Amino acid sequence: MKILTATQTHQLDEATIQQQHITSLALMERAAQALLRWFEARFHADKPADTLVLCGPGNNGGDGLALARLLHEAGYPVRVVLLPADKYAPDYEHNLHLLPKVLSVRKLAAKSLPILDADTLVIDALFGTGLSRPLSGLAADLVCHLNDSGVRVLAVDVPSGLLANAPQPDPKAPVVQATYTVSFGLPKLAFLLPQNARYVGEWHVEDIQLSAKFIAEAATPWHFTALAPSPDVQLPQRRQFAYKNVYGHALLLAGSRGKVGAAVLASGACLRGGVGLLTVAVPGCGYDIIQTTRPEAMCLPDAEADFISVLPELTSYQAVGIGPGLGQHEASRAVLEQLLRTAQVPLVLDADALNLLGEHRELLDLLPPDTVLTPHVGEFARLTEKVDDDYRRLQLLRDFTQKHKCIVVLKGAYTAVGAPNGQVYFNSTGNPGMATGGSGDVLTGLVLALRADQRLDALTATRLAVLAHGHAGDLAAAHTGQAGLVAGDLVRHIGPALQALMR
Ligand SMILES: NC(=O)C1=CN([C@@H]2O[C@H](COP(=O)(O)OP(=O)(O)OC[C@H]3O[C@@H](n4cnc5c(N)ncnc54)[C@H](OP(=O)(O)O)[C@@H]3O)[C@@H](O)[C@H]2O)[C@@H](O)CC1
Ligand SMILES: Nc1ncnc2c1ncn2[C@@H]1O[C@H](COP(=O)(O)OP(=O)(O)O)[C@@H](O)[C@H]1O
Ligand SMILES: [K+]
Repeated sequence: MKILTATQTHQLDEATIQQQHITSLALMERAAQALLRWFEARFHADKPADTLVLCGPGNNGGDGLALARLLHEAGYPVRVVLLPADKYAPDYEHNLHLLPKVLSVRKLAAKSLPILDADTLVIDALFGTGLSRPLSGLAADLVCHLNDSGVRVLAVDVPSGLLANAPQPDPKAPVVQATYTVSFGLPKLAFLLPQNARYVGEWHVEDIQLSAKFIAEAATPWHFTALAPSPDVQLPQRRQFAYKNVYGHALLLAGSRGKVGAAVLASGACLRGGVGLLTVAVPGCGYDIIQTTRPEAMCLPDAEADFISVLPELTSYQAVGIGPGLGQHEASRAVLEQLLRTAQVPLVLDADALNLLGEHRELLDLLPPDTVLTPHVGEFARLTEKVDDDYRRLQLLRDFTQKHKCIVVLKGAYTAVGAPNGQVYFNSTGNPGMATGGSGDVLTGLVLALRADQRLDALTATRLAVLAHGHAGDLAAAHTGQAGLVAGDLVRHIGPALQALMR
């Protein structure tokens, strides 16, 4: 699913109106109907005692007016407050005239900000994708009043004051802190960034049949990988006469004294990820552990007891993963360097392999094309630079993948998979229960399994692994709850998660 800019979203509106031979008013009605559907599904069992619709002067305000009418017709108590402006959008004016006369409608004045009770549900239809400057004056006062009141807010399309796809020009200007954001057609980039979470709240996208042709042709680096209604990326079925070589033989180098668990988790995920064969290289201290916990895997113990010091012969493998629990011993760094210099097969680098790369950045020049790196934000900062702004980090991600011709999985909520051509795919699955030690090791094993799979290209394999990993987390959390989730639970749910992605 693509993510478009605010400008493209307006063009998409225009294209929809032209291609479907409808009026802009009809499209606004569709948007309002979609909002009503969401509203009724969400609040049917707990109807708000008071719904206050705040309307700005543009089409976002027009959506609010149309929704106010529909809510009234559906029997909800509704009040409308209008933000005064010099000019109003034509569809706003039209919907204002359509409001039933019995509705309470008043124009906002500086000295009479609306009274907000704890059980008021506010619908924020002040500004959407047409926001052209930071909020000031009466609009800013209203938004501050709203945020201070602590009432529930449903933002229409975008929380007012938030730009859909760019950093805030004035970080001090107020932005509505919505409880829910219901947007149209496609998710907005702003929804996916941690710095905006307190504004966006729980967000949803409602389908309003926008032009599929325009979306298909629109150029954008941003994508959202959805699981439902059908997965954006799919795993081919295993053929009836398949044999294990089709699914590849993977080599995993992982573990050091005290961190052999990382090798156990990653190898478990690789096996559950459907790999044909797995060999795990561990320090001597890990041999019995791997042989006992992962009887399906072969094990190569290093001559050193506590860390990996020798790169195994690589000829038998279709993919190699290195990093979970590896430690940063100089001998392990040398193994990593030799791997980068000699490997002829796909590589997956995680954890200490990334920390070693960060410490020895000259090694970045050795990355074979399509190598997959799986840093969390801290590891990514060690590879690039530490930044506080999420938009800036996304730019660094695109620069890095294009420069090094690699795939970077920037982990977190909405994990961003950066491709060598600069495209970025945000993941839709996963939950905060996965913020627990070892979750990343599980992802490494799963990416490794799918990189060894001879049927998948590098980007598809990586996106599939990230999608399945998050889905495994969601399936696991349904049993354990988020707090009770441990990384081993992810491994156990990889099978059903992959099944959900089968073509
Ligand atoms: N495909 C879709 O997604 C569909 C989208 N639809 C809806 O359309 C919405 C976009 O509508 P929109 O283009 O009219 O812009 P909107 O956000 O109402 O604001 C523009 C007005 O606000 C003003 N203004 C701006 N900034 C300001 C500020 N800081 N302080 C004060 N004023 C400010 C600006 O004035 P100007 O900048 O010209 O001075 C203008 O008057 C979109 O979010 C969605 O809700 C649906 O109806 C149909 C399908
Ligand atoms: N809040 C969250 N929502 C969704 N996924 C998350 C969240 N927090 C963490 N995750 C996922 O869990 C994994 C954590 O990886 P990482 O930080 O490397 O853990 P570890 O180093 O302990 O193995 C990543 O795949 C990340 O995307
Ligand atoms: K809004």
